[in-house]
Amino acid sequence: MAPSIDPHALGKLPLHDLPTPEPESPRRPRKPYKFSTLCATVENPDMKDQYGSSSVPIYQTATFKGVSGEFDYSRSGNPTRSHLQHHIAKISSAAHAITVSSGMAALDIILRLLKPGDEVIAGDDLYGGTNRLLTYIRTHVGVVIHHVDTTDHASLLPYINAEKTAMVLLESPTNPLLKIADLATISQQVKERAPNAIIVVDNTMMSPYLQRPLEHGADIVYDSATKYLSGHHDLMAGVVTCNRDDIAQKLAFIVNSVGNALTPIDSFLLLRGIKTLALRMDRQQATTQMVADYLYLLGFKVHYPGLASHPGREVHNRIADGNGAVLSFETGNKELSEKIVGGTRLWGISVSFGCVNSLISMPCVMSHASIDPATRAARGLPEDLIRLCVGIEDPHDLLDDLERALVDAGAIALDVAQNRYVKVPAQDALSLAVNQLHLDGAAKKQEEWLVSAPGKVILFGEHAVVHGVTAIAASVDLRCYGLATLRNDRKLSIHLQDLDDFYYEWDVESLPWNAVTPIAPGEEHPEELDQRLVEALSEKALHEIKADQKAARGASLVFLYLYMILSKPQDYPTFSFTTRSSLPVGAGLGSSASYSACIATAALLVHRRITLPPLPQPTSAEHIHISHQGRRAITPATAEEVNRWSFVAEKILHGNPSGVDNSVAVFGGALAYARPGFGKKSGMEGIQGFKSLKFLLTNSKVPRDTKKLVAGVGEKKANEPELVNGILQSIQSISDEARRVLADPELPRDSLLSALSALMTENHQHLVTLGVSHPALETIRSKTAVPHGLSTKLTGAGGGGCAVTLIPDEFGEEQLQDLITALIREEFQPYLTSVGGSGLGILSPYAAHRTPGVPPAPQALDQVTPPDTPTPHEQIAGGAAPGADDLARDPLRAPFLAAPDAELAQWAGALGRWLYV
Ligand SMILES: Nc1ncnc2c1ncn2[C@@H]1O[C@H](COP(=O)(O)OP(=O)(O)OP(=O)(O)O)[C@@H](O)[C@H]1O
Ligand SMILES: C[C@@](O)(CCO)CC(=O)[O-]
Repeated sequence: MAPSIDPHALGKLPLHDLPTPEPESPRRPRKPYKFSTLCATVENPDMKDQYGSSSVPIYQTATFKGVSGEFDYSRSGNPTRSHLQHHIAKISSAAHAITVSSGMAALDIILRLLKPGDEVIAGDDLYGGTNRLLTYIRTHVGVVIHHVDTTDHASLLPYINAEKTAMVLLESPTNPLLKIADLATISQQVKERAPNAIIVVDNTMMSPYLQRPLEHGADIVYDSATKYLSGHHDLMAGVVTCNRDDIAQKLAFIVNSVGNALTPIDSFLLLRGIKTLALRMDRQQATTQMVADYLYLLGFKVHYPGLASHPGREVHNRIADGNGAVLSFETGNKELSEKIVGGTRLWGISVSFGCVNSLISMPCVMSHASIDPATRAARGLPEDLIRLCVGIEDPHDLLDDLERALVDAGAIALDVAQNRYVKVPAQDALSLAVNQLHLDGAAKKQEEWLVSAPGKVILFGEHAVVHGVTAIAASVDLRCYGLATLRNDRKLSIHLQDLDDFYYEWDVESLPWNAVTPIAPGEEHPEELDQRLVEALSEKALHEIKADQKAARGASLVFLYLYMILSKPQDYPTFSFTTRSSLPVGAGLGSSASYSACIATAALLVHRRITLPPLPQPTSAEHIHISHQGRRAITPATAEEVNRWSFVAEKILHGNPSGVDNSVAVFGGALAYARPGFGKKSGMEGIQGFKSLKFLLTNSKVPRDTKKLVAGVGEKKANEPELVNGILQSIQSISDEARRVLADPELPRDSLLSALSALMTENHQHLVTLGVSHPALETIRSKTAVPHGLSTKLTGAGGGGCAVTLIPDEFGEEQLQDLITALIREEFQPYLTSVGGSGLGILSPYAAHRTPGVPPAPQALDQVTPPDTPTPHEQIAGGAAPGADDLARDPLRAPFLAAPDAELAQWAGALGRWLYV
């Protein structure tokens, strides 16, 4: 006969007492609430509180008065514990739940179901404490234990005995190797061969949120509720759930006899913890996936079922709803692992897991130390294994902290060419750690990045594009170049050769760090600029730069703003940025966007927020890397990232840019661009047929300010909305028509050219009405129209700057020379340019891609004429402009500054292979 027990010793779930939503309609049945709702809703209709308290009270009492009440003695039953057990049964979809003083106490009451002579089949990768208790049962109770590899369900078969097998003890995923046992298949095969055997599953790693083994054939499930169920490492508790009444009654009898039921206060705390179980788990699990991917990509052997490489992934996906928040990885060396574990700050060194704080441990030294080394080795538990239990802290902080510990231990090192960390072979790692500082310095000294981006010509739609109209633009073959060289002296410097050789340097510590909130990788920059940072920089870092050096001030602001907002907390690699351009600055050919693209790329590279694709392995000695010869060597994701930050830089320079200029600077080619946010299709689309067109660009040399001109059109729109909106509509029609003619393969060439000429003239007239032309631009128009009959329009922001003239095929070489001479005579600067070339480029950092001997080795540098010592910046900065030492350290810098303007592109091309978007 079953022992008579108090009903409150069991959290028995009366069927259908779950709260469910109201029916959606008379025909639609109630649907069950989701898991997180169940967690947060603590209700037991059989135990209404007399005062209606919203939180379950703590009945901190050992005894209850009277003889006929529901409760008499807290060892047998307590209202707070009854509430908890009811709640756990509910979220576990179980008929019964029992709560005891720890996870091991839960296992203890389960193992007390065994008798001498019984046999138990258990996994070979069990938690150390489980192992210790099993050994005790074996030696003191005379139970036979078979340890098998439960990840191979066939390995259980030889040990299943219809009479003797009394219990099968499983964990999945196992701790700490995250091996997967097929709970469903094992339950089925055991039941077929030994129907009386009880299948027990330790579900602590998953919690009822992610896995409910009772649904897969288990008879008893237990959890150490100290872990995820509680979530805060402020209590110890064990939970047992089952559906079988006979087993539940026996377990309740044992608990009542032993007296290890959960105390009222711990029952209260556990109830409180469970309310946030799903929320915590979601966050912890998402971060764990990031950490697992990160370690895996570095080259470590990682154990986590969320990785495609995990051997048990398919089985796990079948039985569980998620991958959990524990992972482990191997470093190849125990001493190295100890250094890593000792080197983290955020990841606390601690046994256990499941709390909101992240933990790091070495199982062989800590949680599994109670298993002797020989047994550990026999069970394949690597001595160097590191276990990570991920909490709810900011994922980027956790990754940063881990990365720092890996670097300090020498487990990973910077691959300068790829601009990313890679795993160091374990045998080299320890000696690397000793030399870390030295090697780090050496690697950084070599780190030089040369980048470049083109300017643009807008054929149709400038200004209107700011207000949502489609613009048509193409890259020009004039480019801005930027050279970023890492420094080791905590200083940042900028050298703008085109702006009067402007040079300035800052101590990184002197920057207004308290005014910046860095934006983590993957996070979007808000729509608006961070005005607090802009103001702090203007007041503190830029105040010595005179107001009349407006262009240099703007360029410096962009440099510092991007540097600071892209930085990682406490990690400020410093660099010199040197730039020069074959584009006229501020003339409407997108000099600001090409500068923005260069500085954004440099800042992203220096902060290691973009990487370059690894050098492909040649398949044969003759193999040529076609993909690295031209476009598409820089991935679209990297290009997008650079473009996003180039747009931020453009906002600093332009106020309200449309994004067309930086998109051309990054993606190159020719494109139709529409700004998002105007309720119609936005983004960019490549346009073919542009490359064969010939344009003459003429710089009026009249200085103007794009920011002011854009703002002026904005004001006009506000004051004369009807007029301006009508113009915007007309310009949209012009862009649409231009796209149609460019896309029409049947259109004869002369019709295409005359259509484009007519559309240019029309577009120019609208820009005149918007008030952005200039007498100098009108002079250029008339010089090209008479006697040559060519169509010219302003391009870019207007107000001076450049004009673009379409040159028809039949326009003779001599005639062109006449026109150019006439324009030069008027003091204009004409450029004959081709359009549609490459966008952003980065000089390949791979030695195999560099031209040997170019640039000259540092000892040969004295043969290169260094630039004039920049003045008056020496006084401004109070520091030295690049001296001989700097130039020797940065082999590209001196020749970069010395190359003649007309040969800049050729010089850059001769250095080696360029990787382009
Ligand atoms: N080579 C460069 N070196 C340093 N700063 C530069 C360089 N080129 C552009 N800039 C920055 O960009 C600003 C020029 O931007 P502006 O928008 O007025 O001209 P633009 O980009 O040539 O014209 P548009 O935007 O009409 O095409 C300069 O004042 C300076 O701050
Ligand atoms: C005037 C403008 O349309 C083009 C500047 O090159 C402004 C912009 O689109 O950002």
